[in-house]
Order: sequence, then C-alpha cells, then structure tokens
Amino acid sequence: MILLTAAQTRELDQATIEEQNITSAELMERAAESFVQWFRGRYATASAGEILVLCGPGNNGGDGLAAARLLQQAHYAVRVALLPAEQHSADWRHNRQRLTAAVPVTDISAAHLPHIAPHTLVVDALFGTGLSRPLEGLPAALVAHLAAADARVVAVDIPSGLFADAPQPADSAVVRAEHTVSFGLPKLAFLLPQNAKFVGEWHVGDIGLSQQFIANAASPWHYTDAAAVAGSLPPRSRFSHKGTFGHALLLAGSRGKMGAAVLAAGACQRGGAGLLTARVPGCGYDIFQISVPEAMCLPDPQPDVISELPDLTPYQAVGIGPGLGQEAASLAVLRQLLRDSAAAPGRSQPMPLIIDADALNLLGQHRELLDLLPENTVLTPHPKEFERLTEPARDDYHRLELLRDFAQRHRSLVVLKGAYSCLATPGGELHFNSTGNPGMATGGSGDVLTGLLLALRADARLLPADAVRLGVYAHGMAGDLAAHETGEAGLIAGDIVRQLGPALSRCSHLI
Ligand SMILES: NC(=O)C1=CN([C@@H]2O[C@H](COP(=O)(O)OP(=O)(O)OC[C@H]3O[C@@H](n4cnc5c(N)ncnc54)[C@H](OP(=O)(O)O)[C@@H]3O)[C@@H](O)[C@H]2O)[C@H](O)CC1
Ligand SMILES: [K+]
Repeated sequence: MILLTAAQTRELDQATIEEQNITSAELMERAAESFVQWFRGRYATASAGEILVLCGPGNNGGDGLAAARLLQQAHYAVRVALLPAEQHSADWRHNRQRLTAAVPVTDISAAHLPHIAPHTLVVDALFGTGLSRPLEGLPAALVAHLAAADARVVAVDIPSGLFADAPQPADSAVVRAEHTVSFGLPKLAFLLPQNAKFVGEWHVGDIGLSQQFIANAASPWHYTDAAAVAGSLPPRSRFSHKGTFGHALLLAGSRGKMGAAVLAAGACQRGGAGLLTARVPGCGYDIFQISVPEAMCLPDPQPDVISELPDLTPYQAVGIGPGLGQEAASLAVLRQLLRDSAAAPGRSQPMPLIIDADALNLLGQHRELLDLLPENTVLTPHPKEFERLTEPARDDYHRLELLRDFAQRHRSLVVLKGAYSCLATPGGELHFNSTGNPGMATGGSGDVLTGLLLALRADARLLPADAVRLGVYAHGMAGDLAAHETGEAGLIAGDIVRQLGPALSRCSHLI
C-alpha cells in the first residue's frame, strides 16, 4: 500500500469524485458513515454518555457535522461545538443545514470554551489534512482545554494540529487522541514514534477512493501489508533439493554471547535455508553444535572471538554481527568480508550480505568501510545503531531523510528497526512494516531477524528488496503469533523463531 502526502490526498478526493461521478458531499457522507461505523463498534450507546463533537471550518469539520447527525440517528446523545470562522467549506455548510434541532449546537469562543466533564467522549473534527500552519490562539486554547479536561478523544482523519506528512514545531498544540479514525490510506505521521502520543491507536476505513489514482500515484512511502508481500515467497518445487535454497554462512557469537548466534542460526533454519554453516569462536563450538544440530560449525582458532574469515566460495549469502563483539580481530574479519564479497571468485554478482549489531557498530567506528559495502547489502540497525552510522537526527522526519539518503548513497537495503520498521532501498523507497508488537522489544529478537534475512537472501529465487521486505513482515507476524500464545510481556526471542515457519507459510498462502 502506498502512503500519500496531504496534497496528494486532496487530489485523490477530487479524482474519486470525477471518476465515480459523485458529489463531494457524497464522499463526505461516506467518510462520516465509515467513522460512525467504527465508533458504533467501539462504544455502546448505553456507556458512551453524551458525546461532544468539536467542528472546525473545513471539510474535517464537515465530517464532524455529518458524523454528529449519524450518531444522533443511531441514538447516541450528541452535542456539537463550532469553532468560529470567516469562511466555511461548501460541504460544511451542507452538513450544518442537515443537522436537526435534536443535536444542540454552541459556538466556541475564548470566553465560552465548551464544558467537558472528565472522561467525556470527544470527537475531534477541528482540522484534518487541510491544516496549513501550527495551531495558535483559540484553536490552541481549545486543545489545551481538551487536555486539561481529561477527555477521551477520537480524532476524525488525523488529530487536529498534526501535519500528515511533516513535523510541527516543538510544543505546538496538537490534540492527543485515544483513537484516530482515518479514511482510505494511513498517513505517514501515524507511523512515527514522535506522534504516538497524539495519534493513539489508528484505524483506516474504506471509503471507496479511486484505486486507479492510488495505483498511479508517485510516492516514496509504502506500507507493507499482506497484499504487499503476497506472492513474494514462491512455492517449493517438488524436485527441489537442499542446494536449491542456498548455503548460508553466519558469523556470530563471542564468549558470553553465544545465544545470539544460536538464535540467528535457528531463525536461518526456520527461514528455509538449504544449508547453514556458522563461524563461531572456539568457546562456542559445543554450545552451537548441541543447540543447532541441523547446522554445520566452523570454530574459529581464537577461543573468545571470531578472528578469521572462512573461504566464501561455498556460500550464497553471509550474515555477520549477532553477539560478535567489537574486538580488533573481528573488525579485521569484517573488513576482509567486505573485500572478498565485492568480487567473490566465480560470481557475477557481489555476495549478499546481512550486517547487524556489533558489525554495524564497527562500521560506525570505521566509516571508511562503508565505501566497501557491496550493492544490496542489508543493514539492520535500530535507531541508535543507525545514528552511529550517520548523525543524530533532529526528529523522526529527519531520521527518515538520513535513512533514505544513506540507502541511496551506499546502494544498500537498510532496515531501521522499530514499531513500524522501515526498509529503505537503493532506489529511494521507504517501506514501513505493518506487523509486530511491543512484546518483540526483547533481547535477541534482532538476532532472529538477521537469521531470517540471511536465509531469504541465500534463496536466489527472491529479488533482494522483496526478500528483505518479506523477512521483516514475516518476523513481525511470527512475533504476533508468538504473543498470541505467550502474551507480550512473556514473549522471548526463541518464541519468534518457533513461529517463523507458520508465519512464512501464511505469507506464501497470501494472494
Ligand atoms: N479522502 C479523504 O480523506 C476525505 C477527507 N475528507 C475530510 O476533509 C478533510 C480535509 O478538509 P479540508 O477542508 O481540506 O481541510 P481542514 O478541514 O483540515 O481545514 C481547512 C480549514 O482550516 C483552516 N486552517 C488550516 N490550518 C489552520 C490553523 N492552523 N489555524 C486556523 N485555521 C486553519 C483553513 O484555512 P486556511 O487559512 O488555511 O485557508 C481552512 O479553512 C480531511 O482531513 C477529512 O477529514 C472529506 O470528508 C472527504 C474524504
Ligand atoms: K481532526
């Protein structure tokens, strides 16, 4: 699914109206119906109490007026408060007229802010994608009043005061919603950690927007949902053998951190690698062989860390980093790996690499190595690791800029890990992942992702970006399946490994 700017959203509305030969008021009615349908599913009339709908002067306010009418028809107790304005949109006026006397309406002024008892359900229809500047004056005072009242806010389309696709100045007034009910497509703003406190839980209703416009729209932002990964894991041929799915090499572990190697190896196996060989420090030999009997093991001559790179000839992909440590000997191995991978003997393409954890930190300390990254190398930093590779970000939007720029400059596939992990491609696309849950914020879940990506990059049937997008999605889905069994707090990385098979199998059955 693609994500659009606020300006493109307006064009999409217009395209829908023209394509379907409907009026803008009819499209607004669909939006209001979609909002009310969600609302009715969430709040029973008996327990909702009196609902206050706050309406601004544009079409967001128009949505609010139409929703107020529909809520009243559905037997909710509703009142409306209007923000004063010199001008109102045409569809606002249309819906103001359609509101019957059964819904009390008051005008908001600085002297008459609406009374809001604690826990009142408030529908925020003040401003939507037409927000043209940060809120000040009366709208800002109203937002503060809402916060002070401890209301339970449901935002229409987007919390008022929040820009859909750009940062707002620090401390500017933004409504803090418990839920945001949006239309058609999610907004980029919903996916950024800095906005979580405003957006709350978000939902998107289908209002029949032009699919043709969406399919042809140009945007760097994508949202990886089930449809996006459908078909990216081809079925296995009956005549396939273990060589078909590639031989992966994993360089992982150091004294005290062999668990990372074991988790990554388990994930690589569950991810479908035909063969896996692990290079581990000497001390990890027994641990690894006993924990992962399906894999082969090449113990390093050094007992505590990995100090020598094996010959890469037999392998189709290499993963490095989980539990590696940051010793000079391991840095030398990483440097050698980058050199050997760029021009692997007998290969037309560079070796597919996955670089994670301590290997990323080593890259951050020796940035000259970034120039050696073979094309389509996968890097999987969390925000701190990413900062070590680039620079501290001013905010989440700046971080996305840095991410996009980095992936383009180094022709790499970078997965910035987080609630909506974001894959940046060498072509400048940003793919936000939709699966996963907070239970996955636990030690070792990144090692699992590395192992899974290693398996998928070793599978020559998959294109590089498709493999990574699928891996990030399946990893999140495995976390969701695991959390279903263990709960979020009880989830540990090994649970994710155990659910990778079912998750991948679901992905391969998606159509
Ligand atoms: N497909 C859809 O998503 C649909 C969305 N709908 C809804 O329409 C809104 C967008 O409506 P729009 O009329 O474009 O814009 P808003 O309602 O958000 O606001 C515009 C008015 O607000 C004024 N404004 C803007 N910023 C401020 C501010 N900081 N302070 C005060 N006033 C402000 C603006 O005035 P200008 O001076 O900027 O001209 C306008 O008067 C979308 O979010 C959905 O809710 C449709 O219902 C159909 C489908
Ligand atoms: K709003």
